[in-house]
Formats: sequence, C-alpha cells, structure tokens
Amino acid sequence: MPIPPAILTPDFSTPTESVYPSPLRQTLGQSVQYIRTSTPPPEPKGAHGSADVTAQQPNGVVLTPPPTTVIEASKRLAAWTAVDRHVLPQYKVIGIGSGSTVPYVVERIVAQGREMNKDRVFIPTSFQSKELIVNAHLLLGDVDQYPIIDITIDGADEVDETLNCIKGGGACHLREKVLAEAADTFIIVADYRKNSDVLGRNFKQGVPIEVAQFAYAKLLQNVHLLGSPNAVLRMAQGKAGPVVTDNGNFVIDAPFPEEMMKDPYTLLTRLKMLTGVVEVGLFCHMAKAAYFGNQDGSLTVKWHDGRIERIDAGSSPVPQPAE
Ligand SMILES: O=C(CO)[C@H](O)[C@H](O)COP(=O)(O)O
Repeated sequence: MPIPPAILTPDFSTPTESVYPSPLRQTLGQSVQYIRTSTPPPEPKGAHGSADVTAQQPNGVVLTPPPTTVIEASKRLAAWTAVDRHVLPQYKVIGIGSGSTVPYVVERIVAQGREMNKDRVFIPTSFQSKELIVNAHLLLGDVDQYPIIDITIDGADEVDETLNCIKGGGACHLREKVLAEAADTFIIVADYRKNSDVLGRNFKQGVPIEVAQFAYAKLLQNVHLLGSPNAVLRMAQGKAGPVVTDNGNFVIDAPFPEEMMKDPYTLLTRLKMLTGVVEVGLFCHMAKAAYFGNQDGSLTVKWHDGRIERIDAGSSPVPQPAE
C-alpha cells in the first residue's frame, strides 16, 4: 500500500523539540480537585470510622473525597499509616497497586509534597493505577524501565496469618505480582475484612487465575479436577462476555476446600504448572507487612516474621519509620 503523502512531508517526519505537542494533562504541582478513579463511591450508609484524618493538603487541595463509611475510613487509615512508615524519602521508584484502597496510598504520597515527589517515578499495576498516578500529577514509569523497585504498596482480597494473600479481585494480579516481586519491600494495605487466619474463609469467590483466552475451557476442566469443581470463568458487568484483563487474558475464579487453602504455596505451584495459566492470585511469602485498619480506628499490623502489632486508635498515622 502506498504511503499517504502527508506522512512524507518534512513537517511530519522529523519533529524537533519545539514542535512536540505539550501534554494534554497537567504536570506535577498544578492544582487538582480530586484524584479521579474507577473506584466505586463509598457505600452510602454507616458511621464515620474513628480515623482522625482528613484529605486536606497543605495547599488546601482535596485529593480524594473523605470516607463516609467505617470500611472506607479503615482503608484510608491502613494506607496512610503504611505510607507514613514505609515510603521513605530516599525511595525513588515506587510501585502502585490496584483496587479501592490504593487511592488513599496515592493521596498520602502526594501529601508528602511536591519537593519529595519531584524526582520519584511511580510504576502502575493496572490501567486504574496508571490513571491514579497521572491524575495525581506524579511521574509515570514502567517496570521495563525500572525492574528494581524500592517499594510496592498494594491492597489484597484476603491475608492469612503468615502473610499469604489472595489477590486478583480486580483481575490485576499478574502485574501486581510482577511489581511485588520487583520490589525490595512489598506492603499490603487493607480494611479489617481482609484479615484472616486461612485464605478463603472471608473471600469466597475463589482464587483468581489469569489464563490465555484460547485455553480457558481446557483449564476450567483441569482446575475442576485439581479440587475446585465450582470454578467459573469470570463474567464482565456492563459487557456481554467474560472479563478481559489489562493483558488481554481471561480470569477463572476457583474456590478450593479449606484443607487445600491451608497450604497455598503447594496450590500455587500446582496451578502454575497447568499449561495456559498466566498467573495465579496467590501471593505466598512476598509481603513484609500487612496493615489492616480496624472498625474502632485502631490498626493491626502483621509482620513477615510472625509479629502482630497493634496501633491504638488516635495514635496513627504517626510518621515513625518502622524499618
Ligand atoms: O488484587 C487486587 C486487584 O487485582 C486488589 O488489590 C484487591 O482486589 C483488593 O482491592 P480493594 O482494595 O478494593 O479491597
């Protein structure tokens, strides 16, 4: 096919610096009212949590709407405390997870100030977190530019007593796992509903398994045989057909019996051996700590070495580094 004449004209072939278009979105430091996200709005009823925190920035800019429910307040408490303790000034490459808790992480990072953030780069785990980063006017990078990350902070669907997690409720677990693995420090933030002893007790929908599209029917059969007879292909809402991930794959949700969930590492390795599986939403022994905001405004922090820390209501966020 002949090349259209417009492409051959000199103006189009060699743009110089002065002819590059300016970005359509504002750059770091310009004012913004809200971080826009695809996160659903907080549930309408329920009391405020006792988290005594506001989203007000020093310059008066409000970045996310204040939580209107205990659950939202708990998410924010966990996110803010984890950022205060773990996102240290010397950290320059920061992985941003996905889900409804992560906007509070970004909000708190923005509150560290323009000076602190101006030479940091932020790596997204999904379309959603890319939007969060761009809308907060932070510098966007990718894991292929920055395969070593100082810290990644992410949500979770459920966390057990030894910090194994189910992730992938938002179908982002492939990129989330890559960024968790690439990070020197991986921190989980969540509300109290995610704090569990055994995976699958609270999050009943099953282990999310991202699979190549053409292999899904065969994989469903295999996952049934492996011990999850009720495994299903995740269907989209607002679209006919299955959920398609940011990577163009399908997701199978596979609930397994508690006996199998008590040993998530064995289950993970068995699932990963199935041909056509791209990634499994079981994160085993990856997190350094998990922060849970509680209903009463306190926090529970589970550490990788088995320690469980309690932070009383009203004493957090406290900017005391834990490492
Ligand atoms: O794994 C995820 C997305 O794939 C999320 O981190 C997980 O679903 C938790 O989300 P939320 O913060 O909304 O509870």
